[in-house]
Formats: sequence, structure tokens, C-alpha cells
Amino acid sequence: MPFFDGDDYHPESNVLKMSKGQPLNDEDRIGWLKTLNELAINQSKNKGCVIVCSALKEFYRDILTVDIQNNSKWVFLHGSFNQITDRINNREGHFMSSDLLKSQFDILEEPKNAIKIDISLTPNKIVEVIEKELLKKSEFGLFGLGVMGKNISRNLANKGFNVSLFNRHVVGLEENVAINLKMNL
Ligand SMILES: Nc1ncnc2c1ncn2[C@@H]1O[C@H](COP(=O)(O)OP(=O)(O)OP(=O)(O)O)[C@@H](O)[C@H]1O
Ligand SMILES: O=C(O)[C@H](O)[C@@H](O)[C@H](O)[C@H](O)CO
Repeated sequence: MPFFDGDDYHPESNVLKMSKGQPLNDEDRIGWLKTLNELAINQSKNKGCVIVCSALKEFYRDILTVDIQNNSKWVFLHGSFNQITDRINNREGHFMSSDLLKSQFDILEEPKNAIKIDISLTPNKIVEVIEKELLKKSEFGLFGLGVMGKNISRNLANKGFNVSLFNRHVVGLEENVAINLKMNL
């Protein structure tokens, strides 16, 4: 599967700004996020891909998944501030210094719908956990999210079961149930 580092898609101006130790703001990031979204859409027409980037805020992640919400998966590599600072300080030849890290932690909105992985694990173990999570099969399949389906699926999801859902096209009703359920998982 193709792999892309989001850093390679920053415009020169963003790289320059970060090299000077200045954090990017929303305005700096929006064009970059849209570029990554285009990349993801194009790749989704083939085998799909893995993109790594700082998707710090919920609305950044919304931009990244425009038109591909239903076939995107989030993996959140989670580490403490001190641990990441140490790793950045030991990394050579990269434009980002650890001074920018605080600004990133300050705005981080942790994703609720992601596979969350502790970066203390070895890279091999991290890949193993991601593969296992991605290949996890649903334990229940539900057709129809009316009154009964809605409550059954919420109960199952709240008890930690993996649920696959199918709903008819009823604009603004069944979709909302499905979206809210997905966001709350
Ligand atoms: N699982 C790991 N165990 C030990 N060291 C790691 C692990 N993952 C990354 N590192 C080290 O941490 C440093 C930062 O890793 P890397 O550059 O891959 O992070 P990144 O998320 O791409 O960072 P950035 O967002 O700044 O590009 C590197 O020196 C890397 O070797
Ligand atoms: O949105 C951002 O602030 C940037 O994407 C940064 O996250 C850096 O590019 C990265 O951390 C350095 O590798």
C-alpha cells in the first residue's frame, strides 16, 4: 500500500515558517489539508494509501476526509509531551524543532473515532496492532435504523460490540442516527 508523509506536501512558505520556529495557524494549514485530501481521494480510486500528518483538530480531519468519510480510518499515535520532545531532540536533519511541540499539544483535539496507539510500543508492534484493529470483523450486522434498530445498535455499541449498520436512504433521519453512532463509538 502506498505511504505518504504529509510533511512532503507543505508549501515552501509553511516549511520556512516552521524552520524559523513559528507555529503554523489554521490559515497556513487549510491549503495543505486540501492537498492531502485530494491525494487521498485519488489514491482511494486504486488501492488506497496511508498518509501520516498532524491532523490536530476535528475540522482539519473533516477537511482531510471530504468525499471519503466512509472509507477512511484514523490511527492516533499517542504519546506524552516529554516522550515526544525527547524523540524530536534526538532526531537529526528535520526542520521542526521541539519548540513547536507545545503549540501542537495546545490545539490538539483528540479524535474519538480513531484506533489509539501508544507510541512506546515498537514500530513492529504498532503495525501489528493497527492491522489487527483494521481487520476486526463486526460481531453484529443490523439492517434498518428505525426505533428498534437504533436502540439495539446503540446498546450493542455501548457494550463494546463491533456493529455494522445498513440503513435505507431516509434523508436527515436514518443518516443522522448512523453518523451520531459512528462519532460516539
Ligand atoms: N515506536 C518508536 N519507538 C522508538 N522511537 C521511535 C518510534 N517511532 C518514532 N521514533 C523516533 O522518534 C523520532 C520521531 O519520529 P518520526 O520522525 O517518525 O515522527 P513523526 O510523527 O513523523 O514526526 P513529525 O510529525 O515531526 O514529522 C524519530 O527519531 C524516530 O526514530
Ligand atoms: O501542522 C503542522 O504544524 C505541521 O504539519 C507540523 O506538524 C509539522 O509538519 C510536523 O510536525 C513536522 O514534521
